[in-house]
Amino acid sequence: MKIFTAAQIREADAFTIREEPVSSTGLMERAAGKCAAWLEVQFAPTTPVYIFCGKGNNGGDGLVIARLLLQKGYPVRACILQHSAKASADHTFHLQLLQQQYPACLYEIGAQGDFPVLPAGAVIIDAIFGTGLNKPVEGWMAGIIHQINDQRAIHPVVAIDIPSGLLADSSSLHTPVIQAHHTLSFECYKLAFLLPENAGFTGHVHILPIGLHPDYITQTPTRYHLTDREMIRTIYHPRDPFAHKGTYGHALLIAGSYGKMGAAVLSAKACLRAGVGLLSCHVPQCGYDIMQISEPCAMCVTDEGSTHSAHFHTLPDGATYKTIGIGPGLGTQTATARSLERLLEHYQRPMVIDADALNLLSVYPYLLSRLPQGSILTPHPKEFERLFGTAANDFDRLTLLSQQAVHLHLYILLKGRYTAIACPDGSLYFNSTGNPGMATGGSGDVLTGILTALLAQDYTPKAAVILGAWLHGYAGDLAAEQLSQEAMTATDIITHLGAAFRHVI
Ligand SMILES: NC(=O)C1=CN([C@@H]2O[C@H](COP(=O)(O)OP(=O)(O)OC[C@H]3O[C@@H](n4cnc5c(N)ncnc54)[C@H](OP(=O)(O)O)[C@@H]3O)[C@@H](O)[C@H]2O)[C@@H](O)CC1
Ligand SMILES: Nc1ncnc2c1ncn2[C@@H]1O[C@H](COP(=O)(O)OP(=O)(O)O)[C@@H](O)[C@H]1O
Ligand SMILES: [K+]
Repeated sequence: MKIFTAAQIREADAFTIREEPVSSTGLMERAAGKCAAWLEVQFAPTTPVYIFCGKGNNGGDGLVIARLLLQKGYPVRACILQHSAKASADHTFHLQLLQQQYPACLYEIGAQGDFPVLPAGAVIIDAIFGTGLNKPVEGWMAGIIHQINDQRAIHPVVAIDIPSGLLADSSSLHTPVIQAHHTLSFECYKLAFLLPENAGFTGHVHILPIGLHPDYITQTPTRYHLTDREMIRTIYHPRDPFAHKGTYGHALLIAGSYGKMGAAVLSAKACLRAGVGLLSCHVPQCGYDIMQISEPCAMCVTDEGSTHSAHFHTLPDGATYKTIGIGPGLGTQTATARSLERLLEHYQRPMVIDADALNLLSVYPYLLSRLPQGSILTPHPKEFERLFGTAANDFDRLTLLSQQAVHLHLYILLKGRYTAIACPDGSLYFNSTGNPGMATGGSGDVLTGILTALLAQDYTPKAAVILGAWLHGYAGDLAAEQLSQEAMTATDIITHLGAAFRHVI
């Protein structure tokens, strides 16, 4: 699914109005109709509905919702916030309709003190500002936003299109924003919904299709995408009936150290469950029995080091490995860093770099430019910060992420609720699967194994990273469904990988 900017959404509205054709007020009627239908399913017709309307088109949506719910018998108050002397043309049109049909429902708010007393059980609809917000909300309007937020413990808050105060494409950090329980957003996700700094604002996001013109949606290039099953299906390729294990690559996993062999085992198991042809694991001597006993399907190569690996660069057949996954539980010894440096002198295929291998890169940043082009880095936010520094907000961090991916010719996967995948071509994909049950030690090690397996099977790095992140999150969702988010562990993500694959097919 494409993620459009606020400017592109305005273009999409205008394109639809021109090409469908449909009147501007008609498109608003359609959008608001979708919201009213959603509200009717959620709330009984006896529910008092308080709709807070701004003077732009978001407020216009609110006025149409008011009329449609009044027609269904809901007790509705349409509170119009007089933040501006002028109203948009569509707002004015729908206000006149409402005035003609239901004049008693209208209520004007011109100051914070005008905030109405809400009856028990009332639902609050936030139709104050939409994607037309052009600066942070200040003054008494900010006060109204705070007053609505103060009510959220007692009254459900439903935002129309975007919580008011939230900028779609830039940071709203430390500015007043509605904290909704639900956001009914038109046609597509807004970039702001996907960033951790905005976690408290949208509540559950419901995307309501409003029939924006398909030509605009398919033909307009966008930088940001949200992965979905349709996209994943175009990436996945089924196995060849005449395949043998050589077809799907021999991968090497360099992982584990004393006390952290579990990370290596989790990665190895995930790699095997994600379809690798052959897997060798390079582990320190202390890890030999552990790996051989835990995962009989993997081969094992031992390092000269007893507790840490520091000789993986000398692997005689290093160049024959289809890909290498390196990092989980590896440790950050100087000797390990030296071995990584020497490995990079001769290994040239895209690799997967995670955990301690990333930490080594942040200590020896000159190694970053020596990584094989197209390699995949999988930092969590702290690892990202160690590698590339801090950013003032999540939007700036996204810019930094993308700049580094382009500059270094790498795929950088920044982990989180919506894992962000930056590609060397400047595009950025957000992963849509996964849940907080995956916030448990070892989940990232599983991802490394999956990505390594996909690279070994000849997926391009871009395909591997998008498909791998999706499968990882989806397997986590299936695990949570069966076991609960609390009880699931990283091992359960691996167990559910099979079902996740079956879902793609
Ligand atoms: N046919 C269509 O186009 C469709 C559009 N749709 C809907 O339209 C929404 C976009 O509407 P929009 O473009 O009118 O902008 P909107 O979010 O209402 O804000 C503009 C108003 O806010 C004001 N304002 C802004 N910032 C402010 C601030 N910081 N502090 C105070 N005031 C501020 C600004 O005032 P001004 O700056 O002009 O004085 C103006 O009055 C979109 O989200 C969706 O809900 C759907 O119905 C689908 C069809
Ligand atoms: N709240 C969440 N929603 C979705 N995915 C999550 C959530 N929390 C964690 N994850 C996923 O779990 C993985 C955790 O990785 P990481 O922090 O590296 O774990 P570890 O180092 O313990 O292996 C990432 O892929 C991340 O996207
Ligand atoms: K809104």
